[in-house]
Amino acid sequence: MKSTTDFLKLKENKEPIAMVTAYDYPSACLAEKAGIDMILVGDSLGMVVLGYDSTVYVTLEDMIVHTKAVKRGAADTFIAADMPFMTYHSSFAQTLENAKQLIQIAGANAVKLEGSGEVIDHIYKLTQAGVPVVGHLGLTPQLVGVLGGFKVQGKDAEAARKLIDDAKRVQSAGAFALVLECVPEQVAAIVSEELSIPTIGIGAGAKTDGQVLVYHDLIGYGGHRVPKFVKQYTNVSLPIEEALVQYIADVKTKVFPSKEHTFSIKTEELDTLYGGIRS
Ligand SMILES: Nc1nc(=O)c2c([nH]1)NC[C@@H]1CN(c3ccc(C(=O)N[C@@H](CCC(=O)O)C(=O)O)cc3)CN21
Ligand SMILES: CC(C)C(=O)C(=O)O
Ligand SMILES: [Mg+2]
Repeated sequence: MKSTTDFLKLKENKEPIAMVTAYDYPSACLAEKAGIDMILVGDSLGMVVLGYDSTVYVTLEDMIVHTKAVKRGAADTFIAADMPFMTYHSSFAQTLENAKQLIQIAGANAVKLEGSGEVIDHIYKLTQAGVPVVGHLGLTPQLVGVLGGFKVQGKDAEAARKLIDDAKRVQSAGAFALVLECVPEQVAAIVSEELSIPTIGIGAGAKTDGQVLVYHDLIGYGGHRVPKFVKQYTNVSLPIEEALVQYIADVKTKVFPSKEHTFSIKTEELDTLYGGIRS
């Protein structure tokens, strides 16, 4: 399994870091088998697998259940887990307890926290306590309520300046990697050059040190709208829908189940069962 220093080395060697989300056992198995560098158990699971319209409804308990499932599927892959909305703001003691649950109980190797400001202090204290932390700046979906939607961030000079300063603060606080979501490529390039820790982009262009995509977006699985920055590598929804339609037709026409999908009892046992009367 890779370690936090391996991700720093990948940046030094200019080898891009490939990251994908996973939320359950099968997605984790496939991500590990494919050789992904890092799995993110993203709170986007609230949207893509639980059907909420934002990530703010995801609880620590949800994250624990899904992180455990991912760990069982990808025991040899570095796993970062999102700390959900409202689980790392009230006090450091509470933040540490919640991070402990994700790491000690659920099996994550690192936690990811969105934002800057007061969060910086908690990132610092977590890393001082030995908890590997990934930062997350730009579009921070847990703030959808104050950002007014899922919009590109850092589009004017002032906002870009703040983003660059915040990124440096996240690094100084001890984070070993930083997710940059929905920011202009040129701004993500500056942040990536200025930081020694790797940047992982999503909708942040080609100049970051790595990329992350949501599993279901990448494989075209599910009924949700896919953001513009996604490259859909396949569309598994189509064959799944076709298979379900065929299954229903087979049940209705009694084509399924056929002999090969059916269990049988030996004739002599059946004879005994019927008292030997029926042949
Ligand atoms: N399925 C999924 N994929 C994601 O990448 C993702 C989630 N869900 N949920 C959590 C966040 C929210 N994300 C999103 C969701 C929508 C847009 C979006 O619709 N953006 C507009 C551009 C908006 C603008 O121009 O400012 C777009 O057209 O893609 C962006 C990021 C990224 N994350
Ligand atoms: C979009 C990524 C970075 C994320 O935070 C998530 O999947 O929850
Ligand atoms: Mg997230």
